[in-house]
Amino acid sequence: MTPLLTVDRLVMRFGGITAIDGLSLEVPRGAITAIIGPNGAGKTTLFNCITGFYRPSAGRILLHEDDGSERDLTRLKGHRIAREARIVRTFQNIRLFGGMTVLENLLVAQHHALAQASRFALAGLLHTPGYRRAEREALEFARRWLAELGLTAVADTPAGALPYGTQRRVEIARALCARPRLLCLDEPAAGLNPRESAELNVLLTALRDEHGLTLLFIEHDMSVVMNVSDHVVVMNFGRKIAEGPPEAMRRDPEVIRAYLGEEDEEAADA
Ligand SMILES: Nc1ncnc2c1ncn2[C@@H]1O[C@H](COP(=O)(O)OP(=O)(O)OP(=O)(O)O)[C@@H](O)[C@H]1O
Repeated sequence: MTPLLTVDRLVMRFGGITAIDGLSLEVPRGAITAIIGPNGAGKTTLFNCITGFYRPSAGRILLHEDDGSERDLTRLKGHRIAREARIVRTFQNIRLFGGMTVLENLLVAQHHALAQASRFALAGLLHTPGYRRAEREALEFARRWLAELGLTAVADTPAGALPYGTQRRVEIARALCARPRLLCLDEPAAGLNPRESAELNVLLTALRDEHGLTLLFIEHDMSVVMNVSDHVVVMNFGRKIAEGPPEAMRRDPEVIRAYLGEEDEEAADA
């Protein structure tokens, strides 16, 4: 099957630093792909290139459309990547509007659809039926994802007042409200306790199996990587050093050396 995304010989330089050094990889459709690698390997830079925050120094990032055509994301501006290509991300550091309720955070994620329905204000001011319908749909959509993610009880709570693990879930719910075709999660398990990590595994698997989503995530928590990924790409020094199913990556000597450390190498040999 055609992948959803192809990263083709990507290069990203910052002055004298080459953060991404000729990286090629494919993100399979309807599957969960993990990007792992030591600190400074270039994982976040890759996300920033895919989502249009950085314009790469060289290379292409091709989104394969359902009709067989392809679109080079390196030629699209960041906001168009989220809106038109529907590639949506979460961040390593939570970026919710802390003073707004959870529901309001989810509505903000749909502001573009609402702005369009309001013809950028006028219909909204006049409360036309079209605008009211769009508003109702946005609300229903947000409530659907809140229920799906077990957040209905906190819908009216200010996001900033919630425990950290719940905020991370709200971030995912908010990203889902932008109707992603590709959902990119930057360290979704960071700061979660073991119970929350286990719940994250269930959530990610459900997004793939029940909603047919394609997921790409950066993660240091190996329990999540091993449990949910279909495909793992291992980076080091801006390059891909290995890729394959999680079990194979766990046993790959180069991966163990580069990423998991000597202790794990001994454990793998045992
Ligand atoms: N805006 C920038 N300006 C200069 N150098 C940068 C910039 N962003 C990243 N780098 C450098 O690029 C390299 C890759 O960084 P990046 O943050 O992508 O790694 P990472 O794999 O996400 O690391 P971590 O796991 O610690 O988040 C590092 O050497 C980093 O210092």
